[in-house]
Amino acid sequence: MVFYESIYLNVIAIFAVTVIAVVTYCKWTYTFWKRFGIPFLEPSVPFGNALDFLVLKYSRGEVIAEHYKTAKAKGFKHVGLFSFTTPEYMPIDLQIIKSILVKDFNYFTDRGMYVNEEIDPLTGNVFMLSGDKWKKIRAKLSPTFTSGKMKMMFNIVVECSNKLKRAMDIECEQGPLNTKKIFAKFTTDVIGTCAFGLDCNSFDNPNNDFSKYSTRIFEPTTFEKFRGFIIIFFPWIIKFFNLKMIPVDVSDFYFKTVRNVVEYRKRNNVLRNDFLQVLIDLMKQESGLTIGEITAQAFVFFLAGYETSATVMTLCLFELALNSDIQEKLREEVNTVMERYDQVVTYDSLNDMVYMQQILDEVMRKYPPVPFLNRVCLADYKIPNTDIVLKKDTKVLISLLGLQNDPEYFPEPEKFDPERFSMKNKEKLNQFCYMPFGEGPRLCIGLRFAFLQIKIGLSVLLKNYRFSLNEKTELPLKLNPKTFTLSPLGSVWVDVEKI
Ligand code: HEM
Repeated sequence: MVFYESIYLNVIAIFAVTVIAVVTYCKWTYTFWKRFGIPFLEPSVPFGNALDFLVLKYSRGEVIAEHYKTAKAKGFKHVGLFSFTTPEYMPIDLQIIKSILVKDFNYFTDRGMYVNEEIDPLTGNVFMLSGDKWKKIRAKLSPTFTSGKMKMMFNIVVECSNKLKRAMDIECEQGPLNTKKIFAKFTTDVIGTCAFGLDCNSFDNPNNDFSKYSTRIFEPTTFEKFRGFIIIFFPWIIKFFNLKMIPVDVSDFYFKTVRNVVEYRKRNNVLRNDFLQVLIDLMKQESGLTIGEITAQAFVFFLAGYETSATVMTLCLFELALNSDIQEKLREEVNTVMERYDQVVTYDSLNDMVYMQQILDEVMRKYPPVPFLNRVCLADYKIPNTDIVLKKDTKVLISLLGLQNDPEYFPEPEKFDPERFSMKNKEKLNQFCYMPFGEGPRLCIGLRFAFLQIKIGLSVLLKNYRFSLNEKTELPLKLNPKTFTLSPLGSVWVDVEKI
């Protein structure tokens, strides 16, 4: 009995000492910002300022935007935050943001993400890479996204939009339309064919391998979610144990797919106007890319381009269904422009759809699919117009959701108003309060392609159908607390009338 009592007391004592040690360590760490003279928001032990995200009350993007709002209301130019005990610096002032993203980019070239090309070759992609390797790959990839290359891929995307129309014709007979689902199929088809040379046929065969493996990434198992959490907040654990980040079956699928297509094209002398062809050509150059490197790039084009573009289309249709006057005005523009081009969608016809551009700009203002930018400070950095030095290795977060819904820059931010982006108004806008594609040398490489696929898809929809919101859509729209990209919780359901 005495023996068990003593074990019991020992366990309590160890537990108490551990709690005291953790609390003391956190409290000491939480003096970090004070020591450097940077104002901070009160953290809670041991979660720092990340609690609402960790309990899945709000998405990480929303939590960061809320911190932006609080700091701005206090008149701060910048603010210190913590994720657990990791300090995170958030600039509020547009001059500081500009310096970090553009002027002093050399201090902030990296996102500080986990990359291990040896055991996880898909992590060697341009989004995750750091330093010289990123510079080399980015320079090689940039010619892939010129307007000339976009024109070359145009017909492939139009072909996918024809499939979208055929699917819409069937779906609209069957009750309200699940927009999130249909646009995910469209963008899977587009990126699948452009980046991997595959006809995914997502509308007729929703369970194709491509959709299956993309679902594995965007809807991870509980274990994979836990691993993702560790990677973000405690990357040193992953490094220490040399763990893989991307599931083996997913990695094998992408490698096998690219290898097969590359061999097929080589054997049959097939040349196709798509991203993969440009990547294959890069393999042939002197000190060109390896097959592992091109697979990692095709993988990230898919990852970065499929969900973001589908979300923009979903939220665009949501706003158009709510604002029938804006929808009618857009339809008028699409019809007028199409008439001018003999009812054929061309690259130039899309450029003439000025109001569509304004609408998309406004959708991405209200709902930036990537709600914050991240960087890491590579050397001690004197923050402009202050005597404060930001320590090497400090993480930096820039809240796009916060900036783009800040009433100082966008009065009545909750109002959907495409006029904010009319030619006249756009000129007055400071570019650093509106950057849905990021800014500086690390800005989104796929911007042109994103607009291309979204505009082609929307012009087909607006020309042929009228949309109104179905009562199955839950209002007010909530955001999914589990995703890092901004995405509606549940779907947006619309009633569709054929024109
Ligand atoms: C509406 C759609 C899209 C949005 C809103 C979007 C947004 C973004 C943002 C905010 C970044 C980070 C920029 C920064 O840190 O400054 C980014 C990076 C990136 N995006 Fe996109 N993106 C979209 C579509 C695409 C597409 C279609 C592709 C490829 C086909 C793509 C490929 C990439 C890549 C490779 C990067 C990393 C660039 C680098 O680090 O050098 N994105 N995107």
